[in-house]
Amino acid sequence: MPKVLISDKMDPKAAQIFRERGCQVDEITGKTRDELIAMIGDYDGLAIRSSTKVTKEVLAAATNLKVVGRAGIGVDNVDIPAASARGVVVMNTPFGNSITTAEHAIALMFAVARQLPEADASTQAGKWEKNRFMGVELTAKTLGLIGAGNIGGIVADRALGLKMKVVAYDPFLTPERAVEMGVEKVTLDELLARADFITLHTPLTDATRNILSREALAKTKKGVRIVNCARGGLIDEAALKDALDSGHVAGAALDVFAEEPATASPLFGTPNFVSTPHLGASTSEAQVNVAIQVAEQMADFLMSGGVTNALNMPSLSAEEAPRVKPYMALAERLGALIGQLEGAEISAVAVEVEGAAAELNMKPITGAVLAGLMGVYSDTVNMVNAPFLARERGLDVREVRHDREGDYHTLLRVTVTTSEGTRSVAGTLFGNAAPRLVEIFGVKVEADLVGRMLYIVNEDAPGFIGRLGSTLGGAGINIGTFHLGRREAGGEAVLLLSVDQPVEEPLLSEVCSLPGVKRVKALKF
Ligand SMILES: NC(=O)c1ccc[n+]([C@@H]2O[C@H](COP(=O)([O-])OP(=O)(O)OC[C@H]3O[C@@H](n4cnc5c(N)ncnc54)[C@H](O)[C@@H]3O)[C@@H](O)[C@H]2O)c1
Ligand SMILES: O=C(O)CC[C@@H](O)C(=O)O
Repeated sequence: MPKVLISDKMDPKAAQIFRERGCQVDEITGKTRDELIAMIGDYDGLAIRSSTKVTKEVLAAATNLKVVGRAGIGVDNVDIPAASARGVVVMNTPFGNSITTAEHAIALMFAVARQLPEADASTQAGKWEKNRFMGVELTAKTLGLIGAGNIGGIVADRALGLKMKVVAYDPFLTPERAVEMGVEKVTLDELLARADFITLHTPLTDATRNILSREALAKTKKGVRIVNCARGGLIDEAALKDALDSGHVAGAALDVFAEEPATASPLFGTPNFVSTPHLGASTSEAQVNVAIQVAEQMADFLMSGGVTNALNMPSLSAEEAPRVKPYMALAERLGALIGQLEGAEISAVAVEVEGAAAELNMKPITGAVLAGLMGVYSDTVNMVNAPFLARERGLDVREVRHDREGDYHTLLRVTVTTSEGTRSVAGTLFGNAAPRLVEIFGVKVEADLVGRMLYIVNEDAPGFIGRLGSTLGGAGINIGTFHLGRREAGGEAVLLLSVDQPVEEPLLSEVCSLPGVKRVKALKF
């Protein structure tokens, strides 16, 4: 039974779902880094929010870990390259808290427009300062969205409902989507020059870090109000403080800070500055949504191999998984076969599908080919880290989907390029389930690729099979299955034998020295 650790405070629905789906679950929150490192080795799954930092060191200790699930959107607390390199899937829940976070951005926009926190504090202090607090309306003002994805899109929708004009800067926003959203796509400089309010909704990346830098803030309209509910680090906080002090920026609200928890920001106490402690996602609705979603996704993966919302692996729905998984098994075996036969010389891999296979999601199939192929070099390769390792090795990977009828109702072909040229192997599924090799390097051979096998290329001549049987039998090797193919009578023949015992040196050399033998290779699947 897979074991899951919930290491951040999460709605109890998550634990309930894990149990119902057949996982054992421990909820242990508030652990230090070292405590987490000491315990993580026991777990197959780790469910987190933003407090747990899944660092390289934590991952190194996570010897059984298969999946990290983030109940939320941002995964900046997870070292994704390190997780990928260790073969750990990282998932998030990209939509569960979007409405809640967009509503928080709107709430903060009102808060800075009407100085609500300061007015509240003053009133509750018995001051009744009616003349001190003069706000502005949102109606007819221009909102500049930096980032127009899920949350930015919801903010735009709500802002349009408030009769604001919305302009958006997002290099990935298509003109069609901008029209659909009812926003005007603009450059960053145009947004800075035109916006009365700016809200940020991008992830923190190299391109977005300090997107509201001192220089950018200087380009904003005097009296602009700024809201950040996305990630700390998008705004230069020192420059924002200066701009608030000078009155150039009329108000700012931050839910997120460059350093969190933020307990001593220079912004604290600045007039017209509002802050919340990373509460964007904190509504009961959003927390139930993300808890349910993360638990279902992780349980799908641990119990049936379904992959949803993974950041380092192609998606495979729990419904698709039963259809695609037999192909993944075939793909992994073909990859392992050609990897063992062609070794480190491979510079390019083409994965081709035709017939029924051409209807399927190819990404997991290609991932499985690479896992089989790269698995020849390391025991720790899997579907997650294989594409990453392939990229590191500079392998050129290509996918081809053929719309044609072939000899088989479904066919998967793996072709590799080496300095010698290209070579390919192909396989099919018997009964839509059982993986079967059907061709190796241009020779038709039908075989199950399982367990220990021996691959022999020899000249097709009478007496060879008898001599081979005696040589192996004499060394105590029992032949399980025997598969034979040849280019033409008397030409090159290919033999694939499954054997019950390992065939090692010096027996391999002895087989190789039998008359007519051109190549012998022990294989393992
Ligand atoms: N405060 C919170 O509690 C809270 C809650 C949820 C999400 N978030 C954060 O909000 C942010 C947005 O979330 P989302 O769900 O809308 O993500 P999303 O992926 O749907 O949207 C992000 C948008 O940013 C755009 N973008 C990327 N690089 C850009 C750049 N250089 N300039 C301008 N735009 C760029 C993308 O094209 C995309 O449209 C994320 O950082 C997420 O972590 C915060
Ligand atoms: O879990 C939280 O409270 C914050 C989540 C938020 O930052 C996110 O990126 O989804």
